[in-house]
Amino acid sequence: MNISIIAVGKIKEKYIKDGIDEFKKRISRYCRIEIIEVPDEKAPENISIKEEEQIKEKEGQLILRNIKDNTYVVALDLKGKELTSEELSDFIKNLGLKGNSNVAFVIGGSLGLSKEVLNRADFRLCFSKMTFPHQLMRLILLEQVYRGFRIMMGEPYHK
Ligand SMILES: C[S@@+](CC[C@H](N)C(=O)[O-])C[C@H]1O[C@@H](n2cnc3c(N)ncnc32)[C@H](O)[C@@H]1O
Repeated sequence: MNISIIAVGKIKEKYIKDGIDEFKKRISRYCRIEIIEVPDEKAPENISIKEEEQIKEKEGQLILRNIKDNTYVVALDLKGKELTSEELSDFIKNLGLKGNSNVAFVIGGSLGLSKEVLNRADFRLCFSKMTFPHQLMRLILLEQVYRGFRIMMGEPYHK
């Protein structure tokens, strides 16, 4: 399986970068994993809803350009469905069993994902009702994907 994480914005904090590199390395024992970073648009304070939509749309176009037709897309979305770690593990396993060899997880920027990206998504995944900053979200996602593979393989991992 090829897993890509398509994320808006750079990782600025070193401790998050280090964590991301560590989990990317760990996941690479189970599948091919790549991270595609698309640039974020500047979003000044006090912009209108219309301007916010335009920013999300621009970022969304860059995201969509990086998604191939045959890719199963999981959008990280606060309004999506919450799964347990075991359910996420089964979810990834079933994608593989159903022949989905390309899976992309998409993380939005500070304003979230455009409706075009959400419409392209095959599944919307919510990590909790709390909003996480996009940099941390990337690290949390990688840890949960790693945890998912460990569960799938019946390998021990901290509870
Ligand atoms: C700072 S959040 C954006 C918040 C924005 N107000 C929204 O409603 O989407 C940046 C990105 O991180 C992801 N994200 C943050 N918290 C999340 C959560 N609890 N569940 C799923 N995705 C989350 C989403 O992809 C979101 O677009």
